[in-house]
Amino acid sequence: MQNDIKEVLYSEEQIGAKVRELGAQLSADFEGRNPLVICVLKGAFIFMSDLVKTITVPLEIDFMAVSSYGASTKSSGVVKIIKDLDVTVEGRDVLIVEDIIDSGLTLSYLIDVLEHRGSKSVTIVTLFDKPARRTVDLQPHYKGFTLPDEFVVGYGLDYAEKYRNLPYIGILKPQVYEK
Ligand SMILES: O=P(O)(O)OC[C@H]1O[C@H](OP(=O)(O)OP(=O)(O)O)[C@H](O)[C@@H]1O
Ligand code: HPA
Ligand SMILES: [Mg+2]
Repeated sequence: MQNDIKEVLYSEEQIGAKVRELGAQLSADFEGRNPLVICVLKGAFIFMSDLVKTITVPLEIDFMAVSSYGASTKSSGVVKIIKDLDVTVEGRDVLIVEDIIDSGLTLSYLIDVLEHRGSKSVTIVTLFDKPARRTVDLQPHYKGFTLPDEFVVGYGLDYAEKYRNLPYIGILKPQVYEK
């Protein structure tokens, strides 16, 4: 796996420090509220589990699985809900936890769905942001790192379901997917 990485962008330690920083900010900003924290599977599973441990307000969690990349480095443009929430979002302060915002299609679709279902507020936290590739107008409320326009893997992010277990985030060598 390591041989397929062109460059490590952020180490496990750097990511850990950033996650704690985001958790402290969210704890302060959500004081007095009881957010429903939604993990966007699969990519956000590691960030979600690290992040919620650093948030000090009472919260509930749920999971939604969506996919648009499949075994490609480009969005198919079609966001598919593979697993829906178990609970209702009506009247809830929702915090969506994403690993990466790239084109923005996944999140703009999810925000629409959650607003239509009557959530009281929808807040976005993403660990990684790749603003250069945005095709829809979307800004996260909280973000960890801004990434260059390269396909990255690790810390939950995959290429064709591989590399999610790397503890850092790195640029995938183009020869891995340009075959
Ligand atoms: O802003 P976008 O261009 O929509 O890209 C971001 C989304 O793409 C990835 O999910 P993917 O579809 O690969 O599913 P996965 O999380 O199961 O890997 C990633 O985890 C985000 O959810
Ligand atoms: O750079 C990326 N890597 C992995 N998954 C992704 N989904 C959107 N962008 C990316
Ligand atoms: Mg993926």
